Amino acid sequence: MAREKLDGQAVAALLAGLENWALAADGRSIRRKFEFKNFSEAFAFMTRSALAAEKMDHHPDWSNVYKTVDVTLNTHDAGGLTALDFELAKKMDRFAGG
Ligand SMILES: C[C@H](O)[C@H](O)[C@H]1CNC2=NC(N)=NC(=O)C2=N1
Repeated sequence: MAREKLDGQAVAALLAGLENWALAADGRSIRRKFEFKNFSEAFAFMTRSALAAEKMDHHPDWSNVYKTVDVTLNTHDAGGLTALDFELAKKMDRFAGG
């Protein structure tokens, strides 16, 4: 099931398939800092991500400062990482043009 907590081995395998994401300091989240050309591009990315997140009913923890968007993903309900986090990470990578 998509909302089942993944074990460390599964997390490591999925993380290996993502170039720019790293395990966060808490060990239960993945993190990527996106940098754009300007605020408009950063906000366009956030808009696309927000609509996708709403469709998935799976939402990022994030913050935006000018042209950077700092994203942390985890599944609150599961207390860790699930397949949904990796699905959303891939979508966000695509929205960022990578
Ligand atoms: C009721 C609703 O399905 C839940 O609260 C959803 C909403 N979005 C969510 N987003 C994230 N990242 N983790 C969750 O556990 C989660 N749960």
